[in-house]
Amino acid sequence: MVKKVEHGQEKEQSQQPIRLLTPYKLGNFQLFHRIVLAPMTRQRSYGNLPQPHAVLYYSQRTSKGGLLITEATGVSDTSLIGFPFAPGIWTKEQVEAWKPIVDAVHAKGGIIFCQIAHVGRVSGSQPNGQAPISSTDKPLTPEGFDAPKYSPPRRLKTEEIPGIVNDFRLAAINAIEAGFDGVEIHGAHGFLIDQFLKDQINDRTDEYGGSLENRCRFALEIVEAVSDAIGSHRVGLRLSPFANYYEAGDSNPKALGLYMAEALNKPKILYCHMVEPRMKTLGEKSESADSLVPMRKAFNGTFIAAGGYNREDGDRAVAENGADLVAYGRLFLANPDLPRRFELNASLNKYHRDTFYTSDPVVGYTDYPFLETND
Ligand SMILES: Cc1cc2nc3c(=O)[nH]c(=O)nc-3n(C[C@H](O)[C@H](O)[C@H](O)COP(=O)(O)O)c2cc1C
Repeated sequence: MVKKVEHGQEKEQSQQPIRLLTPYKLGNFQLFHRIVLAPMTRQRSYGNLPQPHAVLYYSQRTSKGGLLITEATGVSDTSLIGFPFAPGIWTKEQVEAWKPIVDAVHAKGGIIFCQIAHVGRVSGSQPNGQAPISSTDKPLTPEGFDAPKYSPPRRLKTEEIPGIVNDFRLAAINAIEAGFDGVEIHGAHGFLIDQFLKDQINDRTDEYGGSLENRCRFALEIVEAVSDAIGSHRVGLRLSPFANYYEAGDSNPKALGLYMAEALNKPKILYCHMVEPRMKTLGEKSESADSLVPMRKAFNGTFIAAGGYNREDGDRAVAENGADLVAYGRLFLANPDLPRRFELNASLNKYHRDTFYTSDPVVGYTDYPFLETND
């Protein structure tokens, strides 16, 4: 799986730097390249507590001046039900457990943002027997993705919404307390925020449903509350307007993406992270005539694109100004030294889908080999 790189080849490659390897100023952070670790749930945080083995996992994927985004991290005790081994950041103990992970990344010169999330109706029943919360009381259909695992949701009452916004605010404050450089709000992939954004799921009749403006209100209130708490220069938002995961599709994803991109200029958040239209179905890449370019043009801050990228098209995206940064998921999972491999145009380890979500602290997690070089 590992290719030996000859000195001659290394030299030849280093004379032709690719755009992905050029520096970039991300607000206050000086990045040395444009290759970002995409957020990836790894389900190895037993009892929702980040574990010592995550120190190695994240530090393996750290390079000097490289940006890492953590796996989705729950904002409250209702946010992760059904994901027992996903980490949280709502308790003091969780904050303390994140600290050595963040410190290890910083020790190697990396920058790390915590992705803060709430799964909403993609959830089992709550410990107190209550239904999971959502914008709707519509359950995932039995034919839906793993639907039997999930309990029918309860539609949030209008007056309950500020409490959920506050959970995100507190989680962001906790993330800064843990030493994170910032947070990425998870507004993608059919989870709670997306359950408000998308018209094929949001069937509310209050000010959080109906018009585009109303459906985006919850996401924008979270962005504002988090920005007020920790500073908009430390806030990113991830969106997947074109994706239809967990039955959260939209009839006009381009209008939704554009509305959000423009609205995010007001709080002036650090970055907008969008998932490519070609990632319409969970985990699969398919061709699409749609593009993120209109959103990229509409948003004034840093634009991160993700979804199905390899070295060549990621480089092209930066070269053609389609994105400032490119986030890599599966390739980075399987290649802890991905920026180095891209630099050398070296061969890549293949990822193993069957260990994406297993709970072993080593296998499929920290045992992907590094490139062997002669230096
Ligand atoms: C194992 C795994 C876990 C993931 N978990 C998350 C997550 O926690 N949050 C998120 O926003 N996206 C998550 N994703 C999506 C990735 O961030 C990324 O958008 C997706 O894999 C497509 O990019 P890629 O083709 O570079 O892998 C996950 C993907 C994988 C493979």
